[in-house]
Amino acid sequence: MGNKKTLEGKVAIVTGGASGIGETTASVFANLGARAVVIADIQSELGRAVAESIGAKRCSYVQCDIGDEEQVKSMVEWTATTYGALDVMFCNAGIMSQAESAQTVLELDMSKFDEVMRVNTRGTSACVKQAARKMVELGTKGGAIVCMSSPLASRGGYIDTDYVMSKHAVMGLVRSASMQLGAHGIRVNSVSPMAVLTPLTRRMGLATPADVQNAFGRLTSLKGVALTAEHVAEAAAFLASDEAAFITGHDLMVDGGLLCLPFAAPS
Ligand SMILES: NC(=O)c1ccc[n+]([C@@H]2O[C@H](COP(=O)([O-])OP(=O)(O)OC[C@H]3O[C@@H](n4cnc5c(N)ncnc54)[C@H](O)[C@@H]3O)[C@@H](O)[C@H]2O)c1
Repeated sequence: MGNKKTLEGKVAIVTGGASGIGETTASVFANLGARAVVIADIQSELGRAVAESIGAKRCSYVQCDIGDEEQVKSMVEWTATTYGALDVMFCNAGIMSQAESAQTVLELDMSKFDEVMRVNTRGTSACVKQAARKMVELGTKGGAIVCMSSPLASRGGYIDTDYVMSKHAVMGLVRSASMQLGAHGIRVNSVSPMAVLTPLTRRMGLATPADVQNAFGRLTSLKGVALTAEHVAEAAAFLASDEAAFITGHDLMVDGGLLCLPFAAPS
């Protein structure tokens, strides 16, 4: 990415910014000129450390469980009151399937299903709702909401049914919200990355680029490039910026060509 300050002067919230893709995105937003980046997460020690590393003038941490709408509302309110604006909401926080089992349909653990839905679907919906309400209230010009989806929102899965369903729901939210909020000049898009090495993938047993290559290499047509959190952050930053001024309701795949390949049988 060049030196262009595509987010100059913007006030942005990054949910799940204490770790992984969100952490990297918070830095990328600040480097692209964002006036303020608010990290909303439940891991307070990590979140504070990330905010400090970016710099107290530009970045703050707010404790916020996105599954609790009141907490989301307060966090959005705090952002708008502290910085006097809200231009960008990156709804990135999400969790994988939590069950011991593979969460196949035949073995679906419904309480674990509820946990994934509570964060990925309900939480993301509360973030889109509260950010949009605040942008409308403030009369924000060029408000941008970006949601974290997945290529699994466009495919079925052999396992992790609850996670796959939760990301399908995010796509329904993005498409509906983009239609409804367009009248207010608010754009709503999503990014859908292939596997990126983060604490989330480490919990799935993928800890090195070689692990990702072994697990997913045959699913991508693009060779010689390993997907990083920076690649995903830059895609999110593009959608958040005025460079994407006429783009709404779009899912930006960062997937190395995954969705263009023929369907693969299970190995
Ligand atoms: N890493 C990948 O391969 C990959 C691929 C596609 C999509 N994604 C999506 O990207 C997003 C970020 O994933 P990551 O890999 O960076 O994972 P991560 O676990 O490193 O980061 C997720 C962050 O979200 C926070 N979080 C979890 N529950 C929360 C809640 N209830 N309220 C507020 N914050 C909460 C966590 O504390 C953590 O800091 C997720 O939505 C995930 O589904 C990841």
